[in-house]
Amino acid sequence: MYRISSDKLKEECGVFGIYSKSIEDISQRIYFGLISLQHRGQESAGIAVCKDKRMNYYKEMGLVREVFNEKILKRLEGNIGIGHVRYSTTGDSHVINAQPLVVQYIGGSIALAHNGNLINAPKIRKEMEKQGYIFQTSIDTEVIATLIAKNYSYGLEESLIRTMKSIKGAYALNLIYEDKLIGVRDPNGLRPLAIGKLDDGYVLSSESCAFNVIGAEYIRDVEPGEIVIIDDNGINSITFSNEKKKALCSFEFVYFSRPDSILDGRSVYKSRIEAGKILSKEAPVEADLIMSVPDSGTLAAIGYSEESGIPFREGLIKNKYLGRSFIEPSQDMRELLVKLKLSVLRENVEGKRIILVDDSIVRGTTSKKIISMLKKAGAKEIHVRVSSPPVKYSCYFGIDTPERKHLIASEYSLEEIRQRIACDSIAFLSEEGLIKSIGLKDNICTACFKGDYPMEVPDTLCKFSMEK
Ligand SMILES: O=P(O)(O)OC[C@H]1O[C@H](OP(=O)(O)OP(=O)(O)O)[C@H](O)[C@@H]1O
Ligand SMILES: NC(=O)CC[C@H](N)C(=O)O
Ligand code: SF4
Ligand SMILES: [Mg+2]
Repeated sequence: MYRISSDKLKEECGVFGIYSKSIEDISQRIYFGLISLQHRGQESAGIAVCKDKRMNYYKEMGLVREVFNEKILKRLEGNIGIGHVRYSTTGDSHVINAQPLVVQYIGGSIALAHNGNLINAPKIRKEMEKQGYIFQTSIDTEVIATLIAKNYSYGLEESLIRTMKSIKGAYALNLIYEDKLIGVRDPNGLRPLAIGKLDDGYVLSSESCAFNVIGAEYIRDVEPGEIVIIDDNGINSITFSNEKKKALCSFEFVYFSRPDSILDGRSVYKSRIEAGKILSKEAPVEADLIMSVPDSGTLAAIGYSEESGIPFREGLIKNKYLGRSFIEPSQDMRELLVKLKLSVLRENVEGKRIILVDDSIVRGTTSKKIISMLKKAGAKEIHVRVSSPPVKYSCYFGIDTPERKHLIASEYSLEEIRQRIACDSIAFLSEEGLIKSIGLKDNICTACFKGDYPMEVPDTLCKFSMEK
């Protein structure tokens, strides 16, 4: 079937790890955790486990449920394990680049799962290659594993600290290294990583939504610039950076994360409702009904409705079984696929003045098609309200954004966007409104809206820069 296109903002990756004193069928639980994180990456899935210092792993292209079955999971025995779902940002979408990455070094094996993107990986890799190092994959993540192995003689803690100090960019990591489960978050905390407690162990997950299914209790997040080392003695925490600027990705709240997750102590659900309420105050308009572009626009639409008093109704029904991404091989197929994904509920639309709420506009393709579908079904007026500011800049930190020239808001004014997507009025949430809705003050990254990257970024960062 057609899958994967890079014509809009894509999910990132998801990491999930467990350390348990006694559970040996840990892979079963990691499997559940990964299914809960499936929305973060749908290209490949993998699990690595460690039992009595022996590492075992399995990874393949596809969704978690396609990759694993009972037989495979049974073979993956161990009491420490990590898992990964991938959406590629550096390195081709190929099984050789699937994660966890397992490498052999002088002390044994290291397993590594990474969410994020390093901006200096090509440079480090080139320098190491000149010294004779060899690399098996084309992912940025392998640079981290190779640096840890290189620094091994400094001991566990120091090798990790030295490695983290030499890489730049976004990383939320899960590692199995010397029989310990290790979690690391980059100095700005761009990507989330939460810690959960089990009766006899701990869990590390990109999002806390994955804790519920395995009965873990959310205790806290790994702090930006923190390494947590988990073993039979509990959690040992090391701070490796004194970076002051915390910058959790605001798009996690807008779109990527599941609403039942808590990120850096803030509920994604509440932030989306709040964004809708603020949007309603910032950009009110007279209308009969509020509708959302499902799924991710729905909570903001509910918030808009609560604040404005205008009733919320479903106007578009989404086919749940298509997944989030598709290759659209031709224009005809593109049109068909939108209709396959969303269909109009004519009885709620005909003759109505509608406020259509979506969480974001990137290229503008979704809104343009939906507005045309609603108009064909007899909508009288359509007022688009977007619960995030206009996306004007590319992301370098683990989200595969289109080039700037394909971001509609980077090329066109508000009025031009309105004309291009053919609606009666359009308004975006303000940057202040977004920050307020998230409630983490300015401890968030807003670079794709404002261009205020939390670190110096290269002019370009090519996904295939390390492909040979
Ligand atoms: O302006 P565009 O380039 O079209 O991109 C923006 C749209 O893409 C996302 O939805 P998507 O269809 O990916 O998935 P969803 O069903 O999870 O909201 C987002 O929620 C917007 O609706
Ligand atoms: N989206 C991500 O977090 C990807 C992680 C890593 N950069 C990779 O491409 O595999
Ligand atoms: S640039 Fe945008 S998508 Fe990337 S980390 Fe910052 S807020 Fe998130
Ligand atoms: Mg959407």
